[in-house]
Amino acid sequence: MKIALIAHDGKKADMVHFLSGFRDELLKKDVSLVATGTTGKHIEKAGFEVEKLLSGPLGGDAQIAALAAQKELDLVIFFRDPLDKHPHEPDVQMLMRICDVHNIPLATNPAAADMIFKYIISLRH
Ligand SMILES: O=C(CO)COP(=O)(O)O
Repeated sequence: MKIALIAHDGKKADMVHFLSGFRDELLKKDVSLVATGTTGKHIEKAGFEVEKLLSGPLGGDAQIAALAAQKELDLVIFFRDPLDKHPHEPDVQMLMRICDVHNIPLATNPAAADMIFKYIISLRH
């Protein structure tokens, strides 16, 4: 299972906190994580192995979208900050659109991500 992780600056701490709650599941061999650059650095610091792509504003969201379009992702977790402005907002919209085009599960806040993770875990046990 390949999971893409993206968090805007105001949500990076939430992302690390969220992932830490599922540490045992995420450290399993058949789970691989890919993230936009700065999000990836935070996730790595928290002790996870993660493939880091470009930072979001430099094209990282677009790279994640390309993976989704190629059906290489099982799940996208994208903690957006709805209270901040982003220079690459078109890329953000494009990533979400591509997830919908290809029916890739997309969680944009911790409550949704928590439900999806718990569901996946229930299927795996
Ligand atoms: O900007 C982002 C998502 O739109 C995230 O990019 P970073 O993980 O590089 O901060």
